[in-house]
Amino acid sequence: MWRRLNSLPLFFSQVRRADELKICQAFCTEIVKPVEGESYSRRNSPFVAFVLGGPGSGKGTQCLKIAETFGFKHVGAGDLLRKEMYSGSENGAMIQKLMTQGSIAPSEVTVKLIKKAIESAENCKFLIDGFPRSEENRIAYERIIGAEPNFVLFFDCPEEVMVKRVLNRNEGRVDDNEHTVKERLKVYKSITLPVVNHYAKKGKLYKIDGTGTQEEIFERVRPVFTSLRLST
Ligand SMILES: Nc1ncnc2c1ncn2[C@@H]1O[C@H](COP(=O)(O)OP(=O)(O)OP(=O)(O)O)[C@@H](O)[C@H]1O
Ligand SMILES: O=c1ccn([C@@H]2O[C@H](COP(=O)(O)O)[C@@H](O)[C@H]2O)c(=O)[nH]1
Ligand SMILES: [Mg+2]
Repeated sequence: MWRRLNSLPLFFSQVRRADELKICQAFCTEIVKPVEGESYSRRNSPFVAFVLGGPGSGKGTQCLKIAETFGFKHVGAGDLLRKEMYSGSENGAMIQKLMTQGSIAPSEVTVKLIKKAIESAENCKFLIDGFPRSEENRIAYERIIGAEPNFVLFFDCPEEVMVKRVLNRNEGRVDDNEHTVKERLKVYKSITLPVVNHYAKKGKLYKIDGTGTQEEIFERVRPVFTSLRLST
């Protein structure tokens, strides 16, 4: 049902940063595309793109633009956890503690929230923003949802740019402070980057230069989605 199409020409100029990733670039040059006319359904086979990148790399900002332009449903894993935290649920205090520390919530909790968001949406094309944060998250998702993502968008951004953006964000988040952002960067490099690497090796990663203005970045993202001719 799937076939690989040629790489997009912009790609090579975008492979620049994330030396720590040691991503095998040979695996990053293709994007998995659906066969034209293939249909997706919310319950049986939704079309899912994971969106990864460090704290402040611009995932949320670009997801809003992609959702608006290409009709995807934006599911922010951190947003779901924040909602849960403020809902007064039994997991609220635990989530608040982990978020404040910059740590990762238990996979079962996050995947359950994502599953619910997918099942309750009208849409069948999803951007899962900020997940999976760990190999354990990834494996839990694949086990519980029973599928891999169709592809993974990865925003590659230097640390100093990410930190500056986070500290300027001013949305009252419990983790937007110097101490937590340092911890989040440690977690990102040691626990999240292996997930990025995993998808690179599988030929599912599309790496985007996350520097410049929001508009410049979106122009790098646009061809990825334009080339997906989803029939839904
Ligand atoms: N290209 C850009 N240039 C300058 N500021 C930006 C850019 N993109 C996003 N921002 C701003 O930087 C901050 C972080 O962006 P955003 O929330 O999209 O990052 P994120 O990757 O979702 O971060 P997190 O993982 O912490 O949720 C926001 O205040 C946003 O408005
Ligand atoms: O899959 C996830 C996503 C997020 N978290 C926790 O939430 C914060 C903030 O996440 P953002 O995606 O940056 O909004 C993150 O640092 C984690 O503490 C998580 O545990 N699992
Ligand atoms: Mg975000």
